[in-house]
Amino acid sequence: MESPPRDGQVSAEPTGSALVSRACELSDCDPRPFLAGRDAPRTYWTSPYGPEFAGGGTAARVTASGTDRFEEVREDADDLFAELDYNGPDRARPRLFGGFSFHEDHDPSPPWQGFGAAEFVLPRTQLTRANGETWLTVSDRDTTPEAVERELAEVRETLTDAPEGTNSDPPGVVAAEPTTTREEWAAQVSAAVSRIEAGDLRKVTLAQALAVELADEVSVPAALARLGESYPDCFRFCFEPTTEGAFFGATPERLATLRGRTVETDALAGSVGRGDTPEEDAELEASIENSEKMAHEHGLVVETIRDQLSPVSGEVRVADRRVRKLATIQHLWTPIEADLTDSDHVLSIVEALHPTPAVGGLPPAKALTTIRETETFDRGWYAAPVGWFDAEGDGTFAVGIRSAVTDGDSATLFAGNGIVGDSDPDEEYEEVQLKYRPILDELER
Ligand SMILES: C=C(O[C@@H]1C=C(C(=O)O)C=C[C@H]1O)C(=O)O
Repeated sequence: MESPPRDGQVSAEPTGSALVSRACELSDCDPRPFLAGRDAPRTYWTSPYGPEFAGGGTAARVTASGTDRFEEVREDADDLFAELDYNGPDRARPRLFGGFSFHEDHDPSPPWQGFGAAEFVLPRTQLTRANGETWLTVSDRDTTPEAVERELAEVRETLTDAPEGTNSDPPGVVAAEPTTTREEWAAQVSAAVSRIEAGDLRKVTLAQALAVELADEVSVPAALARLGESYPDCFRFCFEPTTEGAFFGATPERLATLRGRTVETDALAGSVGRGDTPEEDAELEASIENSEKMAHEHGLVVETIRDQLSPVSGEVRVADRRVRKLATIQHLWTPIEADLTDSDHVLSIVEALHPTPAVGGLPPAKALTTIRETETFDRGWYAAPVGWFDAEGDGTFAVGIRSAVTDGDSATLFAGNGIVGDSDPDEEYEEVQLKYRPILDELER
C-alpha cells in the first residue's frame, strides 16, 4: 500500500470553495470501461500492491516549464489544494496525476504533442480501488457542493451502465523502425567509453527508440491490464493529456514515495535476461551478482542517491543489494529509505533525484549533454518522473521506463542502458532490446 489510511480529512470548507470534491463508494468498477467512458485528459496509475487509480476529464490542470518547473508545479498545486473542500474518506481524496519531461528544456513535438515539460491533471472523475474497496470522486472548480454531489450521483448512474466489449486484443505490429542501427549504436557506445576512459564522464545511460506501425488501434487500458498479468511487480501508468497521444508503461523503478517524512526509492541498474530453464536462469543471475562491471555501475547509482538524500534526511537506510526478477529481465536492485529531518513535498524529492544515474549518468550535467549530443530522437517523457501527489505533498513517482507513447495507430517505444568504462557495444545492444519486450509483447499479436 502506498498510503496507510488516515483518519483526518484533507480540509473542509463549507461553501464557495474554488475546488470542491465529493466521493461515494461503488460496489466495484473495472478501470477499462471506466476509462473508455471518459474524455481526455485520461490517466491511469497503479503501484504493485495498490492503490489503483483511473481518472478522466479536468477539474484543474497544473503546468510549468523551464528550470523552476518542479517548484512552479508545487506552488500552483499548493494554491489549488488550499481551496479544497472535500469531506470524503482519505483513500478517495483527490490527487494530481502527471509527470515531467526528461530534459527541462522540452519542446512538445511529435510523437510528444500535448506533453509539456511538467503537466498535471486533477481529474473531474477519479476511480480509486484499494483494500477491496472502490470509490468514485468527482471534483470541480468554482461551483457548489450541491452541484458536485449531483454530478457524482449522475456519473455513478452511468457507471452501472458501463459500455461492454472493451476487452480488446493486442493490435499487432506491421512494421518496426529503430532509430539506431547496430553500427550507429556501436559508434555511440565507443564514443561514450572513450569519454569515460579520458576521465570526462563516469557513466552515461544511452537509449534508443523503436517506431512501430500498428495493424489496429491499440487500447491502452487493455494493454495495461495485460501488463498487470505479466509484470505484477511493476508500476503501471498511462497519461493522456489530449486525444493526440498517450504515454504508458510498466516500470519496475520507483523514483520516490513520500509518506509523511519517510522516503522510499530504488537503485535499479545492471541487467541480464531470464533463462529458459531454472539452471540457465540461476547462471544468468549469478553472472550479474558476480560481475565487477555491474557492481560498479550499480554502486554509482546507490552512492549518488545516498548523497542526494543525505542533506535532507537524518539517516539513509540502504538495504542489501539483491536481484529483482521480472518476466523477461533481471536487475540488480537496492531498495533505499530515508527519514526527512523536516516535512517536505514529494516534488522536492523528485527534483533532487531526477535523473538518477540509472537513466542519466555521472557527473549529471556532462551526462545530460552527452545524451543530447548522442541520441537522435526526443526522449520526451521517457525515463522521467511519472506519478501523483496529494494536498499534503505525499505521493509516488516512478521512472517512466519500459514505456511507449502512442497516437493509437502507431507507437514509439524507448529503451536504454547504462554505459561504463568496460561496456561492450554488442552486449549493451542486446540488453537494450530486452527492455523493449514488455511493451512490444503487448502490441504484437
Ligand atoms: C534505461 C532503462 O533502464 C535502466 C537501466 C538499467 C541498466 O543499465 O541496467 C536498468 C534499469 C533501469 O534503471 C530502460 O529500461 O530503458
